[in-house]
Amino acid sequence: MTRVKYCGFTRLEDVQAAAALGVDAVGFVMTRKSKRYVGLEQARALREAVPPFVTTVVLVMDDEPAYVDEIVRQVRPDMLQFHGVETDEACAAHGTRYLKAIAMGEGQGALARLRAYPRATGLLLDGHGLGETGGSGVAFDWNLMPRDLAQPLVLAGGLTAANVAEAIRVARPWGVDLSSGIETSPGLKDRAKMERFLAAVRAVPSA
Ligand SMILES: O=C(O)c1ccccc1N[C@@H]1O[C@H](COP(=O)(O)O)[C@@H](O)[C@H]1O
Repeated sequence: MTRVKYCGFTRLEDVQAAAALGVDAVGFVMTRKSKRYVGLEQARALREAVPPFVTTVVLVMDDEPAYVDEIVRQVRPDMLQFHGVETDEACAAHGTRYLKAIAMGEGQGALARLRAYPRATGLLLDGHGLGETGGSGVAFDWNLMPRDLAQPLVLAGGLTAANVAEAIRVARPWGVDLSSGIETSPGLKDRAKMERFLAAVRAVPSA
């Protein structure tokens, strides 16, 4: 079964709806570079709304280590998700399990970067180019998904209820992650879209 993470929540009711629908993980974007940015107080409130057995992930992107430490202290996420050019050592320094996002927008050039994060709990392959911001609904060539890495791989970038079945068939990821495909506008989730996406994932036969 393919795991699902919905990212970029800003409203309590959306977190509650996603959890009730059965999503595996929810993400809060705490880099100020994002249009889905939530501050410490808002993130703490959103975190409180996450029920047991749903993983809370906080996304950062080349943010100050002291700020990331403050997030860990105040929000207590289960995992961090790094979207910048942070090194493996820098990602691991916060004492919290982490996902490292790899920019696949430049195709084969990205494959070397996939091997640079031995301490990551998982790798998230996203459609943006190196140096570009994610969460913009851009997909990459799913045939580039590597098959020889030890870590679980999460597929991201431009996923919707309409394309996720084909994405899973081609890329065979451990999990999928999305923001734009379940929104009416950045940060505002749509319950019907969240429901349709989960139904589309669950309809895919297990490999
Ligand atoms: O969601 C954001 O605003 C964001 C900002 C900076 C880096 C990453 C961001 N989101 C992540 O991007 C991927 C793909 O998103 P989309 O489905 O294509 O919109 C996903 O992992 C988001 O968590």
